[in-house]
Amino acid sequence: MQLLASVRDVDEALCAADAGADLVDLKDPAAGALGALTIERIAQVVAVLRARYPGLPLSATTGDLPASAIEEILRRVQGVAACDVDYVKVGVWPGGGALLDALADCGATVVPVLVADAGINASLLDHALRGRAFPALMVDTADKGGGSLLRRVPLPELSGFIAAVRSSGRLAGLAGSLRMEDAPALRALAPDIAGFRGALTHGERAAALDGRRVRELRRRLAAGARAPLPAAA
Ligand SMILES: O=C[C@H](O)COP(=O)(O)O
Repeated sequence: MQLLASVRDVDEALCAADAGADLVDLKDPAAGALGALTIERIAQVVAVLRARYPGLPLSATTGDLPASAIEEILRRVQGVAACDVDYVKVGVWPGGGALLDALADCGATVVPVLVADAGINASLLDHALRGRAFPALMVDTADKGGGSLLRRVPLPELSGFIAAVRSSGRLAGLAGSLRMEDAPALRALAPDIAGFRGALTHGERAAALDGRRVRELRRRLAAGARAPLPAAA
């Protein structure tokens, strides 16, 4: 399982990479679930990480925009992709079928992030799995006050998402206020990617990233053999 750490600047990016993050995700945690950094900031962080950590996968987000804002989202995707990230993460809210079609044809390497506060929208997932676009799919939550994804979405539903995405040949990622204490359940679910921000800080997700928490999470996610799936809450 790869640990994705969301960071907002060069210092945090180096801190996360030094601490063993497998994937560094550039995002402004103060600007929403998938808050976008400026293009200048993304380019600056990418340049530093590419020099210091060649080969480390990098993603960046395009902001919290409604699925209807297709033109603006595509414009932002092109801007972010031009910063030399490996993946552009785009939040897709229910009703985002047309957005998925546009992203599939946009020429950039996009990872759709299905917003799953109310569960995983099955028709949106089916839509995202059509065709050959997208190397990975993730789920995340928009309401960061609502608790961990693992307590908001039934575990069998998350398992089903991972199985469906993986059987399509893509990587499956989970995120959404995941906590340090979620590590055993994450090991049991075994997504390809587990994404974190809030758990890497002390207190609010917009507080500073703490490398010790990245290391501790890395240790917990790797600890032991695959754990048994806990009973659904
Ligand atoms: O992509 C992962 C997100 O940044 C997760 O943020 P969060 O752990 O605060 O929900």
